[in-house]
Amino acid sequence: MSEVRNTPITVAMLGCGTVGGQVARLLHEQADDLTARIGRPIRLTGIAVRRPHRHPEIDPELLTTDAEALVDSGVDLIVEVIGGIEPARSLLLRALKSGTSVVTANKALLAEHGPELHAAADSSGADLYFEAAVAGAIPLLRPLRESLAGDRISRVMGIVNGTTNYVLSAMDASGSGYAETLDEAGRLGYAEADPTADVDGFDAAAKAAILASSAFHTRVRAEDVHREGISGLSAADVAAAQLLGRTVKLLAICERVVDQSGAESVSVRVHPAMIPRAHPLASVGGAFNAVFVEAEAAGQLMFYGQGAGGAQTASAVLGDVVAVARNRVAGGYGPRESAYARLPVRPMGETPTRYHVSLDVADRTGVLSQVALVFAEHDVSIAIVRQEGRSDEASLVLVTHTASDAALRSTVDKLAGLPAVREVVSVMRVEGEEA
Ligand SMILES: NC(=O)c1ccc[n+]([C@@H]2O[C@H](COP(=O)([O-])OP(=O)(O)OC[C@H]3O[C@@H](n4cnc5c(N)ncnc54)[C@H](O)[C@@H]3O)[C@@H](O)[C@H]2O)c1
Ligand SMILES: N[C@@H](CCO)C(=O)O
Ligand code: NA
Repeated sequence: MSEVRNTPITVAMLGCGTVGGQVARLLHEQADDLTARIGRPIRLTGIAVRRPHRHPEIDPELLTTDAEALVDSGVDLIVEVIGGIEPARSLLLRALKSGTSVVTANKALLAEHGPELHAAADSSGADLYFEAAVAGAIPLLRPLRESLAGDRISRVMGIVNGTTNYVLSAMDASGSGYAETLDEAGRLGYAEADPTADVDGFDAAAKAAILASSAFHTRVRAEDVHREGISGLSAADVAAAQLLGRTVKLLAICERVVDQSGAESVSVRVHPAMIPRAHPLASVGGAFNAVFVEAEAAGQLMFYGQGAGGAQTASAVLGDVVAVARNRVAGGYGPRESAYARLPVRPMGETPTRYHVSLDVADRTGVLSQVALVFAEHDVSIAIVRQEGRSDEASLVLVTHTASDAALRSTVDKLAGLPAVREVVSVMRVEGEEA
């Protein structure tokens, strides 16, 4: 072997928690295979941590508390698995501007500061890879950015947060309590450091922003994503879904919308939705993720696998490390940001959706027609009505056809004010079936 082929590709890692610990293990255990696949050895030269004594499994010579010095140490590649915005943002900008490539699992950072990071990478010719940031182990961003680069994507919809899917699956299967299953998801290493990022939909919204940006060649930031989490969901919502043969999932939905004049926009949203039990997403349980992609020529594609967990996420990180290392060996670089389409993001109120509404109403003549009139006044067409009487009270379930989200929201507000409506038991969007 020539001297060049023996010169290692050097890697420094920032953070060594759930994901970082597994990246360090795999880099060590698979060193020979990685060398063969890349064509040069790969060497981990340092790991920045906050408390070195907490990492007895790592060679102490590798550990440092000075992340900045590690970034400046002249390595080929930085792996960032700290999470959060700062200091990750400053450290990665520093690396990229100086020509050091970056592999990161940090969706929060990419969804808020992606354009700035991409620009820094462009300025120096460094690579920026982030497969682990969306749907953990599942290859999803590379298919969108590379395999489907010749197609026109119309829709990306799926389950992209393992923690909330774990909680919803448990609530659906056994009626278990919300708090106890959330604690368990944390113990299993799925939840974010602050689990409100999971339950309030911030994590899924960041992933939706990254997916929409890649799918539609448009910059979509986390703040552009309509976001509703699962913390407001009750056992009544889950039971209401079960009554109609549906289940509740937290969905990320990115759609290309073409209006009557032919103008295009994108709708990007995260919210709980009822889907039919026969829908493929309904059987996605535990911390698994699954994402449907619809493209004009390819048709429907489905990606399924482990969306969270240390080793699973480390698999995606390692795949990116190999990709960057191969680029170094070959002398090229990976795909750059593609944001040429500049599509506007459609406000949620103008997005076409469907609602399921469950009401407790007084069981007397004329109530059903009063309720139906409110829907008609808002130009919302009803697809299903189901009524069950209980002494002087009745349970009324209505599922609408497609209407603008704003019209549906006003309908529900008006219904809540009707004297005959005793309680709005559950309101949820419906997805995954013909409107
Ligand atoms: N855990 C998962 O399943 C998963 C899946 C996909 C993506 N991610 C992403 O991977 C990243 C890491 O997640 P994690 O679950 O490993 O988190 P973690 O909290 O387990 O690990 C983060 C580590 O970084 C360390 N750290 C914090 N500030 C630091 C600093 N200034 N310098 C050095 N170290 C510092 C912390 O002490 C901790 O050990 C996050 O961006 C997360 O969103 C995690
Ligand atoms: N907290 C995230 C980790 C994976 O990104 C989840 O539960 O899906
Ligand atoms: Na992924």
